[in-house]
Amino acid sequence: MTMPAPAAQTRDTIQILLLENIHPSATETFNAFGEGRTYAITRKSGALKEDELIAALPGVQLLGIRSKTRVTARVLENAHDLLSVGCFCIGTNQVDLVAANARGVPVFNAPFSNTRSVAELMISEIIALARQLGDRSREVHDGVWKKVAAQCYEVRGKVLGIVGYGHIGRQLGVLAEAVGMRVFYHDIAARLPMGNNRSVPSLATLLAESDFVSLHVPETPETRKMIGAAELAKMRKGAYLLNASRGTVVDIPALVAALKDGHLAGAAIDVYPEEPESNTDKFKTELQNLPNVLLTPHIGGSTEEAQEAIGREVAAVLSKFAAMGATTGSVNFPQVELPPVKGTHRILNVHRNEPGVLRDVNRVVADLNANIDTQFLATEGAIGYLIMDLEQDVSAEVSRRIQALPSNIRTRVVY
Ligand SMILES: NC(=O)c1ccc[n+]([C@@H]2O[C@H](COP(=O)([O-])OP(=O)(O)OC[C@H]3O[C@@H](n4cnc5c(N)ncnc54)[C@H](O)[C@@H]3O)[C@@H](O)[C@H]2O)c1
Ligand SMILES: O=C(O)[C@H](O)COP(=O)(O)O
Repeated sequence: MTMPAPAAQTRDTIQILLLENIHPSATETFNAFGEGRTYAITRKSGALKEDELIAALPGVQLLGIRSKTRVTARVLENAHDLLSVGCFCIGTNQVDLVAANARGVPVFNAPFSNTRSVAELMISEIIALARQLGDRSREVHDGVWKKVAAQCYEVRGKVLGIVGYGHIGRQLGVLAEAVGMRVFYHDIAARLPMGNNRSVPSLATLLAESDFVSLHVPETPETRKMIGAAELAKMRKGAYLLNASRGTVVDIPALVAALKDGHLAGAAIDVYPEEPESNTDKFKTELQNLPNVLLTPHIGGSTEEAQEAIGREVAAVLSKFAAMGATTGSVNFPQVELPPVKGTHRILNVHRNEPGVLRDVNRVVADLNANIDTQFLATEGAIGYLIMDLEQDVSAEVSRRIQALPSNIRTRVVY
């Protein structure tokens, strides 16, 4: 597929759009990277809907989002100037990664900068559920004095079952043992157990043996509604469910039923199948006003520490991609990073992954009597990614001719 040439020349000003209240540390980091470029940064506090995003993207080269903004195939199709997308969060399910790969747009995230924040929230919620803290607090605010011990427990000695034993699951497992819990986990991949955490053979076993079940899987076709009526029925009577992964992982009507009929003793939910675009939108869920149900507005990763670190981390990888084509850490692209070589001229080319591309590119370079200083090509999925440093300043012409090759997806002169 041939892309229209980017409107803005990336040697000079880079246009950046940051949505969803990304931390100011991102702006500081972009500006610190400078290197002769100006970064023109536009910030917006909420997410944009698909049509709004399409309307906002002409001229934008770097887009920063969090978990809410959906970058669909249609958005990508219409974003001719877009070089890269930075998810200033862990999850990347909101971006069509395959479409972005096919269009030559690398997507980056911050894989563990908010891990600790989520794990700490979960520990606080496990204890809060065990002590019915949300209800007691609300009662006292309402002037009701209900000093009870019935159905309030210590967490020491109780079993925590973790579904998805990745970065967050493992960190939670460590913290849970520190407060005396026994920890079981279930994952589709083999994972090294932390401390005395134990792997169980199946999700069904984990559900049957846990007092608390905490979900830490990504949103995938397999995890969609992975906890429905049948799974809730397998949980122990009086157990608690916690979900801070993605809202689509739990069947909400089934959870409401399990809470109302007393099978579950409580739940803590941070994520929902439909979430508001911004803090000014109203929010409604069937889970509201049920006893011992803690509801939070997707704040698992919302701490000063996490947001500050994420702002720096993702802005740094986006800057490195804009400035020298580095894709290390990208979630949908071949991983290529070449240090700049003084006095050379760098071209980036994303092409269809088919035989003969390097031969054609090198013929273009040879026809212009140019010499290649460094060249690196890696492939992933449908695409190949080539970084090439030329000794002569013929990059504009080389780029024009490479763009005319049938294999070309997009070509950019970086310097
Ligand atoms: N509430 C929040 O604010 C918040 C913050 C950060 C992350 N998250 C969510 O938490 C998710 C997990 O984060 P992480 O950093 O631990 O990710 P991770 O990739 O490190 O770990 C996810 C684990 O889930 C496992 N997994 C995948 N599919 C599975 C399945 N069907 N059954 C069992 N295990 C499965 C993977 O093998 C992996 O070990 C993210 O994808 C994101 O959606 C939410
Ligand atoms: O994927 C994540 O890191 C979390 O869901 C946090 O998303 P947020 O940045 O939109 O709060």
